[in-house]
Amino acid sequence: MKFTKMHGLGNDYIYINCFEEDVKKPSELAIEMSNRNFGVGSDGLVLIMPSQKADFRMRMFNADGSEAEMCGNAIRCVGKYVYDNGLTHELNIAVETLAGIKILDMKVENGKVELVKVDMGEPIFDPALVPVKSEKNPVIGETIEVNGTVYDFTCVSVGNPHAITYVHNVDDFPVQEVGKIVEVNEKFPKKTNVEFVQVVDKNTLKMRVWERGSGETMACGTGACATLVATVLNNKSNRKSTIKLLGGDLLIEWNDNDNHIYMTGPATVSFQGIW
Ligand SMILES: N[C@@H](CCC[C@H](N)C(=O)O)C(=O)O
Repeated sequence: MKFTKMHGLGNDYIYINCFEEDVKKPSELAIEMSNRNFGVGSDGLVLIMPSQKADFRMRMFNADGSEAEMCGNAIRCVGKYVYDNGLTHELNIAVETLAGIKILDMKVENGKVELVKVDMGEPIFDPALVPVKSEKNPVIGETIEVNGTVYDFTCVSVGNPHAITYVHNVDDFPVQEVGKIVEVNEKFPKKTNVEFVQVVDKNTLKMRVWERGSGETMACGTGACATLVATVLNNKSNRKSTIKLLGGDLLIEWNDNDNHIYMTGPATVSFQGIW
């Protein structure tokens, strides 16, 4: 089976073109292929498929085999894959995900897609839909204690669940220690992605992420979107900011007129192979 390894700011997935390949057990395959010692090595697996409702369909599996509703870095790579490989000649395409249909606007340099802007839709605040067990709506300042320290979380869904907290120095923060405990806290019925954010200024946020089902990754597109929205709600950011991740920068805007979040960032091919 042919595969392509791609990444968005170091958030790396294995992409399979299901117009040509037949994947029978994607969860099992995600676990096997993602293994960094015995497999290809990745944060998960992405299937590029035909759609009845949109131009393409994306299914995304974390490294532990769990299927996620949406992935911001992966959807930009799907755009690059379908354009660069001639599956479409359009620069504006619609991609079906478990979090709805997302619209991609692709920028080409020397015949290849380099940058993709994605309309990520509207943020979700209703605690029943995030989902998070909380009396608050929106959920701001939900406290969770980890190893004797109490953290305040703002909880937002952008199709998948995110819990955001603010720290003084994100570089030194024990993301792995705290993230893995918060991910499975009983307040999150579907578990959660966890973002640790340092506010640099009103237009710049530094973020590290512990991803549900994959652990700490170098970047998270949906996490960057949720972080911008949460930080606006907390009056710490403007509606358009640069989110600085371990793997590089994403530009995120929460538009005042249509309430949609727009994410702009790169998509990169690492290599192709046969499994
Ligand atoms: N890295 C992704 C998010 C992948 C899914 C996430 N781990 C989940 O389970 O919700 C991104 O770029 O958005």
